[in-house]
Amino acid sequence: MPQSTGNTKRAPVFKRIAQILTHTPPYCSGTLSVDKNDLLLFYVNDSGDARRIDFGNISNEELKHLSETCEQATFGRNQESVLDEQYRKSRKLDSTQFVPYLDVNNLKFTDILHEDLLPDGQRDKNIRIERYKLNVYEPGSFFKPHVDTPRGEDMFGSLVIVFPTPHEGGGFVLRDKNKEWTIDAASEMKSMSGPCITYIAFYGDVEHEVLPITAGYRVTITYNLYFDSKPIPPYSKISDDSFQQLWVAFEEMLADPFILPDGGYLGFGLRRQYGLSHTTKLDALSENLKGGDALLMQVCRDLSLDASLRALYYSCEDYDFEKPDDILVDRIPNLQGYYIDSISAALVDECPGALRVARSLSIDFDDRESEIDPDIIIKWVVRDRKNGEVTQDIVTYGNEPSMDKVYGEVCLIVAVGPPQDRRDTKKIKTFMELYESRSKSKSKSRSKSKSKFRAEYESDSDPETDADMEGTSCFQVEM
Ligand SMILES: O=C(O)CCC(=O)C(=O)O
Ligand SMILES: [Fe+2]
Repeated sequence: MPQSTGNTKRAPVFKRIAQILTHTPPYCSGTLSVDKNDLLLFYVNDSGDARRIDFGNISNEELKHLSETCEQATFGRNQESVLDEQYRKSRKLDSTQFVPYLDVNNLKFTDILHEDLLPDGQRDKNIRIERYKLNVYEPGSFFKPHVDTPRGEDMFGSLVIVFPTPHEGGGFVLRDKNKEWTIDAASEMKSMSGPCITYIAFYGDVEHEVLPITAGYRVTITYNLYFDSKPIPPYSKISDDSFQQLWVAFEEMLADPFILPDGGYLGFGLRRQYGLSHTTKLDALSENLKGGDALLMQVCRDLSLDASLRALYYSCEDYDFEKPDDILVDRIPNLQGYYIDSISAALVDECPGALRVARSLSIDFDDRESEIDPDIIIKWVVRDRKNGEVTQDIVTYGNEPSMDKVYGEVCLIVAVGPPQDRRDTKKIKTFMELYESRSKSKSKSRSKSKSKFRAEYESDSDPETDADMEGTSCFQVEM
């Protein structure tokens, strides 16, 4: 049986840590004065006719022509491009058909993002801004709430630039963790005297919406934001307030002798969501964390704590007859071919090192009793099932095969020693040791746990390459 997690009440310092991690804003926006040439745009239609327009001085006919050159915008639903005017009514041009004179690098957008969106610890991290689409909204156009499709694991967000064409309506609404912000670019730009643009940059998992345009034309360019693959630099120059506060709260938590008196595992559910696929090793995600999650990782590294990213999959009491445990894994498993009634067993089969966690379905912060001996007990510091969520489609049982979803969440597990030396983790088991001690005691029952369906499915497939199979990645993507 793993060590005790100490007192079962939620420590006040846990609440403070949760508040600091949630506090970092998920977006930044502003209106910038620009050079008058920055309002020029070149575009071309399908027959190769090119035009130059100036958003600083543009007629309705020109805007109409631009709109007519665009095609009707689709959006992504379950990996398909769907045309649905109930959901998105606007027009768009692909990046190969237009070139703005405006250069986001000249306008120092990477500096703006470092200053206003990313935590200070990511200040030296390279950002790549990739031009994506031009959107035209005429009266009656809108784009209902959605999150943008992540295009790669290093994509962390989106940037929208709104040109100063006179229009009404078209407010840009962002929603995150029960908060809501509206940016009315049209009225912000009206109050500026010279050429200007409005920008909005936000993390990719933030829900956003374009409200209906009631008059005029609203024209935007969207950009995808990526972290370049340079490693995170050392954190010696960090001066960020939230970083300092979190660091102090961590020190206080680690000094508390009632929290994990024998050492053990602290759990932090991630605050943001990430585009993940079966090929994602969760530890690699640590270089691409966003907002409060990046802050958390920085503080753990700064304090030389042993921190690992894991995914926690919830068991489903309704279905999982075999062993209704929550399972902690180090990668996103490929669940294709498994039935929903054997998810715990499937996770154990798919992920070397999978651990059964003391039941954690409820979001109270106390430890829960498990019906079986768990492999690991986690003291949850921050927990909210909706954050860091991963979902996957899976076959359900029935008279006909149908699909359901399996839910999990990405979390950071910090192994700590006893209060005298939290960095001394020699007395507690590593994930691998925990796994090995379980697999020794349970190896017999495990080999029987594969579902029949999976056994048949596997007969002509190579388990080593399963992770690369097509059509299996379906994760939290709505745009
Ligand atoms: O045009 C805008 O303001 C936003 C467009 C958008 O959200 C998108 O293309 O995903
Ligand atoms: Fe979007």
